[in-house]
Amino acid sequence: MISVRHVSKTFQSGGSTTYALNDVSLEVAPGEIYGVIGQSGAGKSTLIRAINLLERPDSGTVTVDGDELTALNPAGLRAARRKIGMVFQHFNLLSGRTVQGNVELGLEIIGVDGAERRRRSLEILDLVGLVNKRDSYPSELSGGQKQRVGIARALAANPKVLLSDEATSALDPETTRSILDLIKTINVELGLTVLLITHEMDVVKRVCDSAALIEGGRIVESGPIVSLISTPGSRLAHDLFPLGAVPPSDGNTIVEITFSGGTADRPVISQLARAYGLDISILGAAIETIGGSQAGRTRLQLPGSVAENAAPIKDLREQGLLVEIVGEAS
Ligand SMILES: Nc1ncnc2c1ncn2[C@@H]1O[C@H](COP(=O)(O)OP(=O)(O)OP(=O)(O)O)[C@@H](O)[C@H]1O
Repeated sequence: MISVRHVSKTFQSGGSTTYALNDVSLEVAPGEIYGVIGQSGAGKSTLIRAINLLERPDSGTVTVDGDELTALNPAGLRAARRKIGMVFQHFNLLSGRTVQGNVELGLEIIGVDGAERRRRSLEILDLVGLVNKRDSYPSELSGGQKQRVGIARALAANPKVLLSDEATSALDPETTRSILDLIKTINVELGLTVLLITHEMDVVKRVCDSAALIEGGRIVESGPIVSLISTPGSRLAHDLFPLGAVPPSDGNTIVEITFSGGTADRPVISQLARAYGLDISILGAAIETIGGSQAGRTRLQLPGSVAENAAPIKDLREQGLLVEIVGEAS
């Protein structure tokens, strides 16, 4: 649905060049929620702005729902942008308009008549749970309500794609969860494809089907979360299940086992302890619901060297578990 191919964007300032995006490619499938995560300055805003061409890339192509935006003339681009809704961190509502007036704005611009504007805006305000606030002004709303209006405005013209620019970064944790749940609901009910940028792994955990990690203007890792979880050395998977620093191994072997899908509910540790007569210590565990099923990582200490634990480690791998040795007797 969204295809970004070899996109680069540089900025010149004070005689120096910043590579805000450096040969970025990513593919967002129809109907999925795709998260791009990165730290401040990584290039996230430039990327999302490049997707609707608010920021024109220096090179590369952007295609949304079959339209190659980078190849369109201004009229073609205006038409293609109707398929893209956008929500912003600071909501960007017009303070002099009511909730309903804000939602109708985009429809006015594209020439939808008054009766249809009213019908559609009330329909979409109902979806986001704010019909009763239709006559309120933005200053009378909480942050979460303002973002619901922002989402309703973005959806009013029936886009195929929703771009979310740190939509929950200005909200408290509970409101963040309710807005993410709303994004998930509209993704499912309207079949809307969502691309969001965030610096918070909790956002990725809660709603994303796929994710990419951006650093210094480059995508360093990307894919469906279920695949990343079973990719050895994946930094995204590591951050999804944070276990903290690895303690000294003290003559033992420390392994991290990643569980996902069918392996998540097997009594793996107790079976291993029984089968090999091992005294296994659980040093840490992080479990999440990802894509509707349990997944997680457990850090275990097995007595003895890696060589001495070769058989149980092989056994775990043969069960389809990802086993990484993170500490060993020196
Ligand atoms: N208009 C501009 N002029 C000059 N440099 C810019 C401009 N816009 C962005 N940059 C630079 O490009 C890089 C990427 O910026 P960008 O805003 O995309 O990062 P970000 O990941 O969204 O950061 P944040 O999370 O802090 O918003 C940064 O080094 C930034 O300073």
